[in-house]
Amino acid sequence: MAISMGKGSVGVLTGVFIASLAVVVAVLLLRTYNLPELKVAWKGKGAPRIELEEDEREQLYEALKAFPRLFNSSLVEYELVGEYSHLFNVQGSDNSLLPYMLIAHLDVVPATPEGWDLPPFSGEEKEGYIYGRGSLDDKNRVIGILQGLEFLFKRGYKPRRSFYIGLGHDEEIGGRHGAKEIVKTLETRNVKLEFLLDEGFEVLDGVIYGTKRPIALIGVTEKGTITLNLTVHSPPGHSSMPPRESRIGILSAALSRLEQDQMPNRFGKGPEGAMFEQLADEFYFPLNIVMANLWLFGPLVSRILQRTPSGNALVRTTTALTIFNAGIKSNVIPQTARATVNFRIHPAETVNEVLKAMNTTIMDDRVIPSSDVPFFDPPSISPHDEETFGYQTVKRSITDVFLVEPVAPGVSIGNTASIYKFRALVIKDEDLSRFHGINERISKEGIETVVQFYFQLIQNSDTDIVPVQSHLEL
Ligand SMILES: CC/C=C\C/C=C\C/C=C\C/C=C\C/C=C\C/C=C\CCC(=O)O
Ligand SMILES: N[C@@H](Cc1ccccc1)C(=O)O
Ligand SMILES: [Zn+2]
Ligand SMILES: [Zn+2]
Repeated sequence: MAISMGKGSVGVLTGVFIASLAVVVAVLLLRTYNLPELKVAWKGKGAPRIELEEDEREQLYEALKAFPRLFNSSLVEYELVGEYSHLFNVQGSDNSLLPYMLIAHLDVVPATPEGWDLPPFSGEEKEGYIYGRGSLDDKNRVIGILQGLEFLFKRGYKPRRSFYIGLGHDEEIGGRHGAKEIVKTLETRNVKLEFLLDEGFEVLDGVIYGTKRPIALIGVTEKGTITLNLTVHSPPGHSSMPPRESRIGILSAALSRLEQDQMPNRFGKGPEGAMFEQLADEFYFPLNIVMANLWLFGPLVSRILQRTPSGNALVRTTTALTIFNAGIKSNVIPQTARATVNFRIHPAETVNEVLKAMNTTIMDDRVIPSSDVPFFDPPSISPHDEETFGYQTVKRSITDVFLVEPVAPGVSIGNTASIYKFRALVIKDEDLSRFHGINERISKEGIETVVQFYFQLIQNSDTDIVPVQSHLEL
């Protein structure tokens, strides 16, 4: 039985030529910032830790047997990390090759049935689509990776290059126990990686206005992020004697200023400009000319982009008010009003710049900011030239599966703190609202494609040479 419950023994890999991507990931996931001169308290309190009961552990292992070949293969070492996250090491035949890593997350954001055509946790099917929270984000990739490998084993495939699979359980709240513990585990074993692939971008069909055909984007960087709680405190009292300004009033005014006074449009100051330039030929006339000449048309394009939520996300640091809480009784002046604001930081800006701008906009000492989830500056750009094995292997796997789409590097608007970001799904404009929204769903062909993608990726990772694009360059 290849399932080992404790720490599996992973051979120490001694690749010397390539920088440790694991360390990069660790840095992205672990770093915290000092927030000088700004009133931000790092709280960092997590929920109380609980241990799994023995019968729960049994139940968990039963469920995992859904992939019999994977769990019975002598090539696979499996362990539970951070209590609910899963780490697999698939042993390749050639130890001179650096391993790679595929990661995905099991957790989802909440959903209530309101507005859904089918209940969000039913997994029910309608007209060829399976509905459910997580079907796009990110369970299709969990299933795709595991099932892709399962089917490869079924065909007798023995990987040449070793690889890891990491399935986190708390990504949507920052990955503190899952991804972070997985990184720590790999670090203590001195594991170095050739590349790492997570979620982040897709094959975009009609999402980018004016494009002629679907375009696959591989995320090579992403926006920075910070989430702040804004709190206004003061003693409660009887509603018959209200203070001139209430906590709710003070906080609402601050939030309204934040929403009105968005961060500036920075289009072209980050890598998003290059993304459009590279894709210029993919646009219909005259947009192809426009995109190829952003030095001239940049300001025009930036104004057009900011009109839609997804385009706007590309051109500026976004300010999203996501939680608002105050009051418990209709005749009691509340003691506390509290709101949460989630910023996604444009690559040309930093956490500190955003905090400074926010303080200037709010201009009210009674509004106290604090943060209890990870935050980071926009990360550096992962290599994606002709020589980069990881990028080229992902790219080739995309063209193998989707056949004709152009593939280009992009800036992911969601946060993943990873090296390369791609979901093997075709996304249309109308699908954007399904992420963290209602009627999240995946087509049956879609889930098949995801499995095929990992099927290809695992095999392509075992080839010798940096794959050369044949059928696709324009
Ligand atoms: C004109 C618009 C130009 C380009 C469009 C840019 C961005 C929109 C394209 C694709 C976005 C697709 C999905 C966004 C949703 C999620 C972000 C990805 C990962 C976040 C991680 C997570 O929430 O678990
Ligand atoms: N990936 C999720 C949750 C997350 C946010 C911020 C940092 C890390 C993870 C998102 O982009 O919304
Ligand atoms: Zn996700
Ligand atoms: Zn998500």
